[in-house]
Amino acid sequence: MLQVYLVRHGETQWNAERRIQGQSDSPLTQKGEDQAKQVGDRVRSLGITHIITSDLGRTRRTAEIIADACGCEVIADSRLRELNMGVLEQRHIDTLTAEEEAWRRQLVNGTPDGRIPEGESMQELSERMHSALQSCLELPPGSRPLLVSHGIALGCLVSTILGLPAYAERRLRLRNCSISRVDHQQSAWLASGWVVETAGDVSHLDAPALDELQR
Ligand SMILES: O=C(O)[C@H](O)COP(=O)(O)O
Repeated sequence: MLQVYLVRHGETQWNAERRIQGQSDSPLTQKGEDQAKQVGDRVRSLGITHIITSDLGRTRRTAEIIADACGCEVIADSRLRELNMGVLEQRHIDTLTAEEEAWRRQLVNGTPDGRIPEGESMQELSERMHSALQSCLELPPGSRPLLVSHGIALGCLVSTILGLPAYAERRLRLRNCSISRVDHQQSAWLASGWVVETAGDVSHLDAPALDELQR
């Protein structure tokens, strides 16, 4: 059975400032760096063989810190990027106009192809995240990969594995440097394919980020 660990990157400057990141980027805060070290401490004895990360700066930095603890190389995969939030990227969430807020809400109200202008739909996000996860099945037998990605991207992946719509990610709290795990199993009795073992574990963090609670 393949076990895949899923980690959201550490807190960033824009997470702390409540600004929309999407595929734009801001650096980890000191707290974010500390969170990534705590993930490293948590997973160093788990036999992680591959660290595969979104190619954005905040995830790469988080992945490097975890890789130092695990002693494995970091592989970048752009399919693990955050949802492209188009013209709203870099904006402070408290300054959106009513029209802009309506664009954002299209993503979370079930509109199948809802997207922010110049952005991506949840369906498109779901397809590329599942494609990246499926690629883990091509790793050598005995591999145990750890993927570093983003809040909406990982929430969408976990939600859709559970058979929920992609926008159900809004009901799943995946804080910075939380750890989730999905397993690929073959079972005649239970569901075959991907199953969710853990979602959003922050028990390894001494001070979980508050950003998801503030939003
Ligand atoms: O601001 C964003 O883009 C998302 O809400 C969270 O994305 P992140 O996980 O990359 O911080």
